[in-house]
Amino acid sequence: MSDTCNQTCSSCGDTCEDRKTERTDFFEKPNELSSIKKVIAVVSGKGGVGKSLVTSMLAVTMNRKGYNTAILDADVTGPSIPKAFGVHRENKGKEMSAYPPKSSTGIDIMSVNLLLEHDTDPVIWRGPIISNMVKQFWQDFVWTNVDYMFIDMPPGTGDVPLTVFQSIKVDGIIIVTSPQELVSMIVAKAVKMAQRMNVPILGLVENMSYFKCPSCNQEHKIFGESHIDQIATKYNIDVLARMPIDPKLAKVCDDGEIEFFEGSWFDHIDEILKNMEERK
Ligand SMILES: Nc1ncnc2c1ncn2[C@@H]1O[C@H](COP(=O)(O)OP(=O)(O)OP(=O)(O)O)[C@@H](O)[C@H]1O
Repeated sequence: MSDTCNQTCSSCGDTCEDRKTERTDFFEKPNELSSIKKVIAVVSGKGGVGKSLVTSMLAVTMNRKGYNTAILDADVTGPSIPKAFGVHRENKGKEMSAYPPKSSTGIDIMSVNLLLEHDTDPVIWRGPIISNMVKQFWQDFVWTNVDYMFIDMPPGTGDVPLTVFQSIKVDGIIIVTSPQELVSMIVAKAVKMAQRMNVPILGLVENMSYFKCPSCNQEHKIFGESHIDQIATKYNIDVLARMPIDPKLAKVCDDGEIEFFEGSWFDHIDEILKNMEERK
């Protein structure tokens, strides 16, 4: 029996001799007109490590490689995806179309910020309402011909991300971290969550790994030495990328121009996603 066992065998993905009942899936079906081939959740053990930025860069890279790509922004209380892409709701006050808005290069995007009257309005909702909102994004909108949908998950490993995992069938998880002491514990929690949900971990991304000085060209470890390789070995996960702190990245996010940023950190990601196993 796992040391984190809470006796809820029906929703647990662990292989365990003490299992009392078979796992029951309560996955919500997407809209009957939707076609979504693969769903990748981008998670972080804590907020502010750059999960939304990584989600955006992953979608931009796959879109550039010719795949139909979508982002479902499940980070309902800190929705930054529409801003990074410069996407706004055009018909405010009128009923929203059943099709998610597209970014300038054709990425389908849905986020709570596209439903709010003002995108500065705070979202002060409790967990169950947040997870219901995410389910509605999944079910009520028509996601047309999507090869890869990236879900920007709510930060942490608490109730809200767990509920999202239990309602949307995710094919793989990418964990985003930053090089700080707490990382080992935080990654451990994310790994346990993925195991519990029975979803394969595709790899780790270390964001804010270093800063490359434009004058001396040296790399400086602003947040300290990285422990990502030891952690990756410990959990038998691949390190997919190490992204630097780059003020140009922050600026393109602020200016809504993330799609036009040239970065090659995820150029190999199509191979990893193509080799993802089919989940039954
Ligand atoms: N590598 C980077 N270089 C420069 N700025 C970055 C980098 N990564 C993230 N940022 C900036 O840090 C801020 C937080 O990033 P982001 O919104 O992606 O984090 P998050 O993990 O999704 O946060 P939360 O979980 O709280 O929603 C943003 O303003 C973003 O532009």
